[in-house]
Order: sequence, then structure tokens, then C-alpha cells
Amino acid sequence: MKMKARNVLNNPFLNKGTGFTQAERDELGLNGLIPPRIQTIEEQAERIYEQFQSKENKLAKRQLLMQVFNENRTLFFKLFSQHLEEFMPIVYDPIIAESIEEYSHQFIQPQGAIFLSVDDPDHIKSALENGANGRDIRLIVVSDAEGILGIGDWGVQGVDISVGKLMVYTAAAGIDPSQVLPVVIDAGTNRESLLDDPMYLGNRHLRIKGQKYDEFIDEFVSQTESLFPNVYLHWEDFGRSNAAKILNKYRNKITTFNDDIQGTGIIVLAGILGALQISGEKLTEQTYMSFGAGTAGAGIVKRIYDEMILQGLSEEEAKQHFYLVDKQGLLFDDDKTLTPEQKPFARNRSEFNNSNELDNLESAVMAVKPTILVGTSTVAGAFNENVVQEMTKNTKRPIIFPISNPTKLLEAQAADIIQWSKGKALVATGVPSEPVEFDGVIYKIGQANNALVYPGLALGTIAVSAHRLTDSMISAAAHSLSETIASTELGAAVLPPVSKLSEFSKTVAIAVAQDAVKKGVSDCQPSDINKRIELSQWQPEY
Ligand SMILES: NC(=O)c1ccc[n+]([C@@H]2O[C@H](COP(=O)([O-])OP(=O)(O)OC[C@H]3O[C@@H](n4cnc5c(N)ncnc54)[C@H](O)[C@@H]3O)[C@@H](O)[C@H]2O)c1
Ligand SMILES: O=C(O)C[C@H](O)C(=O)O
Ligand SMILES: [Mn+2]
Repeated sequence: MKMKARNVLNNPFLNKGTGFTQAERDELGLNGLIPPRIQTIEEQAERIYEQFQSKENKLAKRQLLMQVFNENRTLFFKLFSQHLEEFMPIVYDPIIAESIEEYSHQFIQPQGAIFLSVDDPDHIKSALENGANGRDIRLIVVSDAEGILGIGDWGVQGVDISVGKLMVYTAAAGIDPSQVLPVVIDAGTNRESLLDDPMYLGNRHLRIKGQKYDEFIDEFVSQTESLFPNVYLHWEDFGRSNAAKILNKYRNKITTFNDDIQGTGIIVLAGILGALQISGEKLTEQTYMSFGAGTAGAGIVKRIYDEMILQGLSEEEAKQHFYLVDKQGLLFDDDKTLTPEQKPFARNRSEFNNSNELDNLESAVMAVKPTILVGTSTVAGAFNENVVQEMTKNTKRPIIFPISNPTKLLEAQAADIIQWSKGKALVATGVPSEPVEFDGVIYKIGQANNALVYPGLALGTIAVSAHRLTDSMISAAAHSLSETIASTELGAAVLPPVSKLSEFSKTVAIAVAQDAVKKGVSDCQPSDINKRIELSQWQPEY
């Protein structure tokens, strides 16, 4: 086979398979190397979709799609754009969790990801260069996989989350797949079953913490910035002790984003604003309880607290609206184990006459009487019938969002919350949920997953080359999303449907870019914003 032919057939950015025209086949020396029939991308997509439908289970469906991804990115994204709602749970959450758990055994191909080892900081630069291979990288998703979704530490196997998040970026917002790089930092793993597994493909030692880890992250950021000066750096699924620390260290120095903290904050705020549009109530009158106050839980609380201040409350007034519940129960300020993110929202025991009894969710709900309950605890079934019924006593339309992932970790099923609350609760879940019928009304369930917002956020930021991702841009993203819901329909969802993801990603991008330009974080002219966004959007066509 000629070099030229091999290069295009083996390069997923260039390969068109049966889509090569006769002229291309002549020029590249492809005659005889692919079946003679020349197909349009639509015909190719139809063929693969037929194969997809014939696969008996979802993991097998994902494996088929990943094979297409590895061979032909354009065709993969054509298919993804045609079947966005159907493919999202397969290539992304929840099935991605299974693929991460099985990674070392199922491994065939590195899927264009970059593997960095904490033991080998000297190769960070060359690994990034090898991966980019001359491409202009504008977006990196990096994970060290200590806190994959709610399933914990998966070591090098967590690389799939970096690949998966990037696939959603392109499908939802048209981020050019040749400008992205998925990265995993293999810092070891504390999961014994991986360390004991002879097939495990990562470093066979416990997780490295402390100075060696911090220096590695520093070196990674500095090499990334010098190789790709226009990059937007997305952090995913780091552990609770690193996620906020890393974000706080770099957020005012580079264009960077932590999805679990900021992305989740945006989507939950948008969902709450959507729910309040439906109920006609005000945010500043709500009492908020976070069940699970880790990376996501505390990130959401900070976003909603900032919104309350934006809506006119003082810092002290705003704080009064928040209650955090974690493993210990309701969090109090005399607790020495609080994280820096929990501390500002911990309560004083003197506020309750039974503070010692508030060591579980049910008693905390009864004592606090929250009107909003968000679950980021990884505790399946924690929002039981009692908890939900208690919530209905506090307000006409309680807002209840169990958003732990994947499906097996949801704090409650949407259908149960609707039943137990007799249709009063306004519900969103982290994974897709079917509509629920109750008393003649069909309740649509919003998906409060950061995937609904991070694509638009990055598109807006990258399109106008904003040199920071500011809180103000983040707030603009949340507001733009909540404005797109159909709040007057009976049983309306609190968030827009995934089927409209491409449309509203653009809405989010415009709002974010406008805010960046207005606040001087970008040099783009206001009149150029829409054009710049359109030009940044890649289309899956040959
Ligand atoms: N829907 C979304 O967009 C989205 C985004 C981010 C995270 N999440 C989900 O949220 C969950 C948490 O993620 P994270 O990144 O914050 O993890 P994390 O480990 O930082 O936080 C989890 C928190 O839950 C607490 N917890 C554990 N057991 C508990 C119990 N029995 N009672 C009360 N609290 C308990 C932990 O102590 C910790 O503080 C995961 O399931 C993740 O998938 C969802
Ligand atoms: O990956 C997801 O589905 C959302 C979120 O980032 C999570 O960690 O659960
Ligand atoms: Mn995550």
C-alpha cells in the first residue's frame, strides 16, 4: 500500500471509507483497497445505524460506535448528530461508566487519548506534542479519575471520561474534533481490584498525593499553556481533595473550567430557575439543602449563593438559605473535618435544640424544612418516600433533584418522586428519565447533567478567544439556559430537552461570548460575536 493511502485510511480525521470519490481514490492510490461502491455519508450512516440497532446490549452498541469513532470521525459525528438523544446515554453517561469499569479488559485502541504518568513528568511535553501531531489544540479535557462520576477511583481506566466528554462537545456545540485532546493523568489508583488485576493497564501503585502530585499538575499546566496558548482546559472527575484546589489555583491565570464544580453549578441553577418559573416563586425565598457536599454539591451551593447575592441579598443573608448534609449528617461549624468549600455554609448548633439528632437526611429535612433538595451523595435511594413527603409539607412545589450518576446511584427515581409527592415535586435527574404519568398529567423530567451546558460554555469562550472563564460568564450561561424552557405547559420539564441540545448550546454560547466581550475578557467586537461562533462550529460533512 502506498504511504499516502495508508496515511489517509489510518487517520480518523482523513478517512472517509466508502465515502472516497473516484477522483480521491485515483489521487490517493485507494483503488482496490475499499469496496467499489461509492457511498454518501448519509448512506454510510444508515448502514452503521442498522448495525447499531442489531446489537443486543448497550455496551456492545457503544463499542460499535467507538470503532467508527476510531476509524472515521466525520462519520461518527454525522451519526451522533442524527441520533443525539438516543446516542447520548450510550457514548456518554450512564453507559460510559460500564466502559470505564471494563476498560483494561476491553482495550483495543487508545482512541486518540494522551496518557501521562505521575512517575514520568519529563515526558509530559513530548506526549502532548505526539498527541497533537501539529494540530491547533483549543480544548483539552483532563481527568486523573479519582472520582469518576459517583463510581470512584478507576485509575488509568478513567481515560474514557475525557474522550466521552469531548465527544459531547462536538456533537452538541460543533467543537472541531481535530482541535481537541483527551488526557488522563495516571497518578496510581487506590482500587485494590485494579491493582490486583493482571490485565490492568495503568500504574500499579497507590495514588500519589502531596508535593509530587502538585508539581506534576503544575508541569502539566505549564507545558499545556506553552504548547497550546489558546487552549481551554477542562478538569473532570478529580477527587474531592484536589478538584477545588486545582481550580482555585489556576482560574485567574488561564482559561480553565472544572466541570463538576462549575458545569454542575450552572445546570442545577438553570434547573432551579426553570422550576421557579413554573412555580412562580422567588429564589431568595427558598431554603436549599445539599445532600452530599463534595465537589459537585459544594460547587452548586456556591453558584446558587452567588445568584442570591446577584438578586439582592447580602452575603450574610444569602448564607442563611443553605444547609449542607454529608456523611456526618447536617454540617456544623464545630466539625474539624469540614472541607474549605463546606466551611462557609456550616451551621451553628445553637440554631437547633436537637442538633445531636441531625445526623441523617430525614431528621435534617424535618428540622430545616427545605424547599429545594439536591442529591450529589452517591447514595442510591436516599430520597425515600418519607423524605419526599416531608418536602411537600414545606412548600407547594418542592424542587427535588437527585443528580448522582450513573443510574444505579440516583438518590431516587423520578417516577417515585412524582408518585410520592402526588405530582407536586419539580424534578430533574442526572441521567435521562422517562416522562411520568400521574393523575392524567404527563410530567417531563429535565436532565440536570452538566453535558447540557459545558459544550455551549466552551463554544462561546473559544469563539471569542476569551482569556479567562469568569463567574459572570458562568452566570450568563445558567440564565440563558433557563430562559429556553416551556414553563407554562402542564407537566413541563425544568430544563430544555436533550433533543434540542445543539440549538440551546448555541444560545448558551452567544450569552457567554456576549458577557466575555462586555466585561473585557475578550477583544472581539460585539458585532462579530455571532459570526465568530458560526465560524467556530465544525460540521460533520466530507
Ligand atoms: N448530574 C451532574 O451533572 C453531576 C455533576 C457532577 C457530579 N455528579 C454526581 O454527584 C455525585 C458526587 O460527585 P462529586 O464529584 O461531588 O463527588 P465527591 O466525592 O466530591 O462528593 C460526594 C460527597 O458525598 C458524600 N457522601 C458519601 N456518602 C454519603 C452519605 N451516606 N450521606 C451523605 N453524604 C455522603 C461524600 O462524603 C462527599 O462529600 C456523583 O454521583 C456524581 O456522578 C453529577
Ligand atoms: O459525567 C456526568 O455525567 C456528569 C458529571 O460530570 C459526573 O461526574 O457525574
Ligand atoms: Mn464529572
